[in-house]
Amino acid sequence: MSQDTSSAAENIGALPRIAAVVVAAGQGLRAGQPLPKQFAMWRGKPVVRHSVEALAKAGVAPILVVIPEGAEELANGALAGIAGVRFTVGGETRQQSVRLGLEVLGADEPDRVLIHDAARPGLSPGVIGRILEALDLSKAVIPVLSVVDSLAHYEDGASGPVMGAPARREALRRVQTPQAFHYAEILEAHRKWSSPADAGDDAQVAQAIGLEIALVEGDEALHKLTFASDFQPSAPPVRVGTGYDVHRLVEGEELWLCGIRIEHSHGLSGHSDADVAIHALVDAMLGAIGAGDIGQHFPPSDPQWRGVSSDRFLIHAGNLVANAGYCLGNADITIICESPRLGPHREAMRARLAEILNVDPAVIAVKATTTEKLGFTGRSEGIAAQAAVCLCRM
Ligand SMILES: Nc1ccn([C@@H]2O[C@H](COP(=O)(O)OP(=O)(O)OP(=O)(O)O)[C@@H](O)[C@H]2O)c(=O)n1
Ligand SMILES: C[C@](O)(CO)[C@H](O)COP(=O)(O)O
Repeated sequence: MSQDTSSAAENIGALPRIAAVVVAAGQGLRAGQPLPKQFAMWRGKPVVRHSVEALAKAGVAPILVVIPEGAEELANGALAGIAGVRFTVGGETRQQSVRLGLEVLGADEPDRVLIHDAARPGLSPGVIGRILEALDLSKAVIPVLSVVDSLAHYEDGASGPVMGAPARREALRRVQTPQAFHYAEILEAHRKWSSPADAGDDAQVAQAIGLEIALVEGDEALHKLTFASDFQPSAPPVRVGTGYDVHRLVEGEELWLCGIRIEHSHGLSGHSDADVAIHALVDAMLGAIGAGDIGQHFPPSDPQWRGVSSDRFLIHAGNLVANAGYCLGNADITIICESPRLGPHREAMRARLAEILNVDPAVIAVKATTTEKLGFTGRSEGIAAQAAVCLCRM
């Protein structure tokens, strides 16, 4: 059976041609970067590359990137290898840059156009999809976010700024880009703009010629990079650490493990009360925040730590973790010894560690194993412990 290719060809022909203008001709002065912010590195790539790649992946072409005069080399480097990208030089204001870009696109005769700030790199396929879908039914579409804080007008008072009239946040939205339009209409709107002042964005230009602007849900990730703080790397959401410790078993010592005293013929000797499990846990917590190890904080040579309870070390590690902006996600401790049997003490150990750290016992696991009578633990010469922790950013 032969395939009817004519209707498929017609459908392809009927698909709207969607172009983009990505404005990247500003100076980005407030960002305080060595380069204009749109070419500075952010999360491993130049800022402008993030959204241009997202547009190219969504099948948008051509993508006209509007750049500052003399920035061709920078732009070529930042956008190398992305299909459908072209450059043109922008104007003194954002609005002039958009207008210049729209005029240049005339030769491509696009049906629709997305106008986007290069300074908003967090452009997801979801946002592009929502905007383009809504444009099938609308004259223009913009992504917006609700306002969560209460709002008030700013006024100059006699001795500094004072609160003016409150504003109803329910009636207001924060406006983002990309903003989507039918190409001929937004070009006409820009050509007709007659106010001496620039519009805040292209939706305002479109509204000025009477176009209705539809709203779709924006994305917090589309935040406009503006200040130097936007370029500072944020702390990782999760950090992990491991710890390991060994102490010798001797007669005549008390045996402390995970903060509880266990009746046994032998006890551990060494630093402090020689609670090998707490020492491993402290090292794991310190390791996770890059804060050295237990010996650096509590030198074994310092007599003030002789015989003290290891609880103090754990409290200290917990405070350092909190000061670094993290909390304990979970801790997993394994104690390696032939005897005593630790199963009967497991829940008490978890509860005590949780109490010292002021966390839910559910986030602490205590396990025990033997080494099948092999090695120093197998011969009951000592007890070893290892710990792994996961810290979560608060
Ligand atoms: N003459 C201009 C001014 C701005 N933009 C672009 O418009 C977007 C939004 O502008 P903004 O983030 O405020 O950037 P700048 O104006 O460059 O920032 P600043 O005010 O800190 O200098 C940016 O992608 C910017 O590159 C532009 O193409 N042409
Ligand atoms: C277009 C815009 O990103 C919408 O929020 C914003 O208005 C651009 O602001 P700028 O100060 O002109 O860069």
